[in-house]
Amino acid sequence: MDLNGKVAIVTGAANGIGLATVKHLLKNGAKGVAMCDIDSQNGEEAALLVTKEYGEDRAIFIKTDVTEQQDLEDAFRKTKETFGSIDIVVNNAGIVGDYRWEREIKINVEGVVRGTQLALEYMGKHKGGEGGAVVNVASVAGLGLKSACPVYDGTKFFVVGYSQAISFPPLDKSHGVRVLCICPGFTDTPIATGVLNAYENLKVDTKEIMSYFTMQQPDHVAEGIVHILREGATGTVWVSNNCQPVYQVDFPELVKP
Ligand SMILES: NC(=O)C1=CN([C@@H]2O[C@H](COP(=O)(O)OP(=O)(O)OC[C@H]3O[C@@H](n4cnc5c(N)ncnc54)[C@H](O)[C@@H]3O)[C@@H](O)[C@H]2O)C=CC1
Ligand SMILES: CCCCCC(=O)/C=C/C=C\C/C=C\C/C=C\CCCC(=O)O
Repeated sequence: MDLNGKVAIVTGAANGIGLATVKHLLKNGAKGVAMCDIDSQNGEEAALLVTKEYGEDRAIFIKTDVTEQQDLEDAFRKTKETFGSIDIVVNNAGIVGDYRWEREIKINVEGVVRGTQLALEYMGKHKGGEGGAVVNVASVAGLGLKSACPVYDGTKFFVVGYSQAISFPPLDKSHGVRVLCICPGFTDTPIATGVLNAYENLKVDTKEIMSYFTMQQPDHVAEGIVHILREGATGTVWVSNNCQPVYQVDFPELVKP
C-alpha cells in the first residue's frame, strides 16, 4: 500500500505507540489522521503539536472511548466528513493491569472488535468501499511471553487470533481489507512503567526481567506499523521487539490448502 494521500484513524493516539504512529503516517505521506483517545486533555495537546509539525489540516483529535459503540461510530463518521475517505485503521488503544481485568477485556478485546468491524463497514468493498488496511496492536504477550498480568496476556492472544481469523479467505475476498497484527515487545511508554511496578509488587527482580529486553522507543514500533501497512499480507502477524527490525511470525500450518 502506498501511504500517499491516505486517511487513517488511530485509537489510543494521545500517547506512546499511537501518537508515534500518527506522526509516522503523516511523515510518510498520509493526507490526514484522526487521533482518537479517551483522554481529551493529552489528546488535544498531542493534536496541537502534530498539526504544528505536519500542517493544520492534517490531523484532528476526536474524544473516543473504544468500548463505546456510539463514540466509535461518531469517530468514523467525523473522519470521513473531515478528510473525505478512510483507508487505514490502527486499533491501538490498550491498557495493562489485571486489578481492573473487566476493563482490560473491554478495551483490549471489545475495542479491537468494534474498530475492526467499523473498518470493514466503511472500507469493505462489499459495502461500496475502496478496500484498505487494519492494524491491530497486540503484544509479544499474545504470543506466549508471560507477563505479571495473565488476563492482559489473554486479551493479546485474542487480538492475534482474531486478526488472523478475520482474514479467512471467503470473508476476505468479499471485503478487500487487509487485516494485520503487530506484537510489540517492551516499549518506553507509561504501560511499560506499569508492568515494572507490577513486578516490583510481586517481589520479582525487575533487573533480571529487564536484562531480557532492550527497551525500544514508540517510534520504532511506529516504523514497523508503516512497514507492514506497505508490505504485509492480510492475516499476517508481526513482531517488533528489542529494537530489531519488524519480522513476520510463522505459525504451524494445521490444514494443507
Ligand atoms: N508499551 C509496551 O511495552 C507495549 C504496549 N503494547 C500495546 O500497545 C498499545 C499502546 O500502548 P502504549 O502506547 O504502550 O500505551 P500508552 O498508555 O502510552 O497509550 C495508550 C493510549 O490508549 C488510551 N486509551 C486507554 N483506554 C482507552 C479507551 N477506552 N478508548 C480510547 N483510548 C484509550 C490512553 O488514554 C493512552 O493515550 C496497547 O494496546 C498496548 O497493550 C504492546 C506491547 C508492549
Ligand atoms: C503486563 C504485560 C506487558 C505489558 C507490555 C507488553 O505488552 C509487553 C511487554 C513485553 C515484555 C516485558 C514484559 C514482561 C515479561 C518479561 C519476562 C518474563 C518472561 C516469562 C516467560 O515468558 O516465561
